Amino acid sequence: MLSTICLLLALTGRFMAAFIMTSYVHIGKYSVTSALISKSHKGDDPLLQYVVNNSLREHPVLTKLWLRTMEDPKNLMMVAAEQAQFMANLAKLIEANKPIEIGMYTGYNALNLALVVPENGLVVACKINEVYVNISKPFFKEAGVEDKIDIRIKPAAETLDELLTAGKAGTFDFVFIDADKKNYETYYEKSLQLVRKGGIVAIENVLWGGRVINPAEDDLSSQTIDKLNKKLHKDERIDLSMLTVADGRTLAIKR
Ligand SMILES: C[S@@+](CC[C@H](N)C(=O)[O-])C[C@H]1O[C@@H](n2cnc3c(N)ncnc32)[C@H](O)[C@@H]1O
Repeated sequence: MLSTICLLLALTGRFMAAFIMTSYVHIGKYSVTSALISKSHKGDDPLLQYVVNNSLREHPVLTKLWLRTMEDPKNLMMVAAEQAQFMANLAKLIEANKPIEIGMYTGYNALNLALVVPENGLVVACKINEVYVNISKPFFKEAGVEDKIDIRIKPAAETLDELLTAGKAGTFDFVFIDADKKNYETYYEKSLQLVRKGGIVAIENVLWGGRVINPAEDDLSSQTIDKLNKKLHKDERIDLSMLTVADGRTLAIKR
């Protein structure tokens, strides 16, 4: 009898937990699942929810941009809010005033960086096309940093080449690589030229859902990332840490 009651309680608990995870929360005109409210891609992880609840300090305009981004079907592309905060803190730590974002999407991370760079700071934000720019810009304006985000619409490798040709090597402090994976090595090499000594190149998705362990023959993205990971391990131009946060992030610090 007792064991039946325990089993029923356990099942009810699981059902309630599942219900809570998938219930809807209303914020202003928005209605999002409570899983998404964690602002993380692992919204059903109670421990990560705890981390978010007890460490995220989000500028009100970032909250609005996050909510707007959640309306987009491709919102999984956005870096998790607590991870964007981590990168903004890194940028602050090294007193970055010229960061580059390679792969902007709706601009959550670019906005976060713009909010922490000094008055004369500038974020170069690379985008392949105009899609989402009409979403980003009003939020940049509302946060008062529209002049601190230089959106360059063309393939990111071209923008990086333009900066190098303009003699800007060694003048940037922080680069966040978060665009098409097949070009990651190109982005890394150009970024390393663009950052100063002590500058950081942060490379997102370096675990690529675990596929880097044994990349399939037809999986160019996994192969490229795996090759780059191995190259960085031996690269004497940098100090590095491969973090197991999110989908993996390598911090390469220029020597
Ligand atoms: C994962 S999303 C970036 C998310 C963004 N960093 C954030 O935190 O919200 C990748 C972005 O890279 C852009 N992208 C893809 N290929 C690109 C290229 N060759 N040059 C510039 N941007 C590119 C995509 O359009 C997309 O917006």
